[in-house]
Amino acid sequence: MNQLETIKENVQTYGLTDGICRGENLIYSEKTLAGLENIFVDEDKRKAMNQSEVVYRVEAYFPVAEGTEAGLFFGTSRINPGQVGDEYFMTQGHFHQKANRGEFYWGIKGEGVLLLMDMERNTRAEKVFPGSLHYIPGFTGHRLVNTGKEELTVGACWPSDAGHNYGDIREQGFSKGVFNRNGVPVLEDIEKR
Ligand SMILES: O=P(O)(O)OC[C@H]1O[C@](O)(CO)[C@@H](O)[C@@H]1O
Ligand SMILES: [Fe+2]
Repeated sequence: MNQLETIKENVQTYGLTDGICRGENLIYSEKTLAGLENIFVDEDKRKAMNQSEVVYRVEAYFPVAEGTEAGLFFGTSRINPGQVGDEYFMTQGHFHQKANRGEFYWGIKGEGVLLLMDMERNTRAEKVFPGSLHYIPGFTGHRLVNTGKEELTVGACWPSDAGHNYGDIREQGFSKGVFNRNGVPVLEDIEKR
């Protein structure tokens, strides 16, 4: 048998242009408007919308068990175009349970904004587009916002022991949000709840 025949076919693939993961150990989740209570500024508008509307889906590849130290997870977040009032569709946003864990995001398709908020609630924004690369430092809340008219597809890699802390964001939100002002995405302050 020659050497080439002993090389195992890769069971895991990743679409470079569509971010679709194929193979084993894949986990799928989706968030509808019903699951995003108190995330958008205009809660009344959210409640008045079709609660089963999908805002985003995540497919993740977990090669090791959740919580494994020094392992890595991979994920693709797919945020649909849309708004709640003037606020663009976005992910819940989170800090990491192990707060010092960082993460990489990179833009694959569409256009959007990555909101990054430190522990003192200072929020900055980075433009997301195909090929954009974003380092999310530890102690930083992160949220993806779709400001375009098509799906915003973003890849991610993060430590398998990072975990997700949604509580702080659910209670206090981000200090800034992204709103459609006459067709232009604008970053604006949001007063603390
Ligand atoms: O958990 P959120 O804030 O809804 O973000 C969606 C996903 O984005 C990631 O940060 C990367 O896919 C996942 O960890 C997370 O589940
Ligand atoms: Fe994260």
